[in-house]
Amino acid sequence: MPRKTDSDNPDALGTPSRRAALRLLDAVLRRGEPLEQALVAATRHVYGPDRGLAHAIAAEVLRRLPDLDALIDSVTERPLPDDAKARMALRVALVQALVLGTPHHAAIATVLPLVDGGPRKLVHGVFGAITRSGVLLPEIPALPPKVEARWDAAWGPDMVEGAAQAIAAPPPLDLTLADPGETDHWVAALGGTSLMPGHVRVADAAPVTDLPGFAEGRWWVQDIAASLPARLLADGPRHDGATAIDLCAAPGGKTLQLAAAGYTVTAVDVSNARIKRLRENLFRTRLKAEVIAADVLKWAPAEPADALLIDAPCSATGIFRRHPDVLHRVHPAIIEEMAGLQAKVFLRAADWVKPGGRLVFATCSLERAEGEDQLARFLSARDDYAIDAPDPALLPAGVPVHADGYVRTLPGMLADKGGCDGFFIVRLRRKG
Ligand SMILES: C[S@@+](CC[C@H](N)C(=O)[O-])C[C@H]1O[C@@H](n2cnc3c(N)ncnc32)[C@H](O)[C@@H]1O
Repeated sequence: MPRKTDSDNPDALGTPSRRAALRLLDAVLRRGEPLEQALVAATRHVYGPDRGLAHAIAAEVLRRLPDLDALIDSVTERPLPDDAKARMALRVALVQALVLGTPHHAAIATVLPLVDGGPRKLVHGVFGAITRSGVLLPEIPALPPKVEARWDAAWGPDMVEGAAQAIAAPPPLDLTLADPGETDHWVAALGGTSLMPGHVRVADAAPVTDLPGFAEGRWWVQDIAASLPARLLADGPRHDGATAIDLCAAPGGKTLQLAAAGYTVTAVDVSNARIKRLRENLFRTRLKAEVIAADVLKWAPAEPADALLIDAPCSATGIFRRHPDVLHRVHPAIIEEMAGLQAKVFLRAADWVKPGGRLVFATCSLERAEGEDQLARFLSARDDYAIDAPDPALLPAGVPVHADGYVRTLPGMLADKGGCDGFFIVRLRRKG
C-alpha cells in the first residue's frame, strides 16, 4: 500500500503538519496537557515525517514562546488575546521562519489556511512586518516570567541564566551502558564522549534505533542526571541475591541499571502503557526484573528489600529542555499536588527497606517542594533513617554532593559539556 503523505489530505501541501502543531499547542497551553501525551490525538491525520515536524514546531514554539510573543506584540496595535487563533498561527509561522529555517513564503503559506474565514490579513501583515524588519529572536531565550520568578526565588539568578541558556541549544543524547567496562568501546563506536564510566554522550543524532548497540541492548537512553539515583543505590559491594524494589519504575531506565548491577529487581508502576515500554526495554537488553502493575499507595511487597528506589512522580520541571511544555503548564497547584503524593509514597515505602538497607528518593524537579522539603519532612518523621552521603567520585566532575549530603543538579551544571537535567537525589540508610 502506498504511504500516506500530507498530499492525501484536502489541506494545502504542508498545512496538515502545521494544523497538528496548532492542536498540540492548544492541548498544552489551553488544556494543560503534557506535549507527549497530546501527540497521538493531535497528529492522528498526519503521517511519516510530518508527524515529527508537527512535534518539532510545537516544541520549538514552547521553548521560544515569550520571545515570539514579544515580537508579535511589537507590531500589533493592541496585544492579541493569548489564546487567539491569530497569535497561535503567528507563533507557528514565526518559529519556522526564525528558528527552524523554513523559507518565509512556505512558513506563511502553510499557516494561512489555519485562519481561513478569520484574521488571514492580520496574520499575513504581522508576519510580513516582522520578517521584513530582519529582526531575530534573542540568542538566549527568555523564560516565562512566572517560571523565572519562581526559580529566581528558589535558586538565584545564575540558575535562571543557566536555564535560559539550556533552552537555546538542543540537549545531547545520553546513553547508559549495560556494562560500564565497555565505556571506551562505545565512546569509539558511537563517536561520543563520556563524563563517567557507564555513560556515553552523543550529539543528538539520527534515529536512536539506528545507532550501533541499540538492537543488541548494550545501552539505553537516559540523561546523565537521571542515571545518578540508581548509581548511588547500587554503589559498593553487596551479598549474592541482594534485592531491590524500584517504585514508579516505568519505562525502566533505573530498573535496567539495577538489574545490570546484579540486583534481583521488583519494578512497580501504575501505568500499563509505560509498563509495556518497560517490558520492551527489558526484552531488548536481555535483563530481568519482576514487573508489577500496581498503585504503590495500595501495593506492598511480601518482604522488605536490601535497596529501594523511589523515582517519584513529579512536576518534571527538571526536564524542561526535552519537554518544554512543563515551562507553561506546571503551576504551583500542580507542584503542591505532586509534593503531597511524593510525601505519601516516601513514608509508605520506608517500611519496605531491611534494617541496614538503602533507600534513594529522587525527582526530576527543580522545585524545592519536591526535593529538599521532602527530605526535611521525611527525616523529621522517620528517625530510623539517616542520610548516607555518596562519595563525590560517584558523580561526574561538576556535579557536587551538597553539604547536607544529597545531590541537587541544576541548569548550568556541566554546561560546557552539554548540560544535564535538573534532579534531586538523596540516599538514606535505614538504621539497624
Ligand atoms: C519519573 S517517572 C519514572 C521513570 C522511571 N523510574 C525510569 O527511570 O524510567 C514516574 C512514574 O511514576 C508512575 N506513577 C505515578 N503514580 C504512581 C503510583 N501511585 N503508583 C505507581 N506508579 C506511579 C508513573 O506511571 C511514571 O511512570
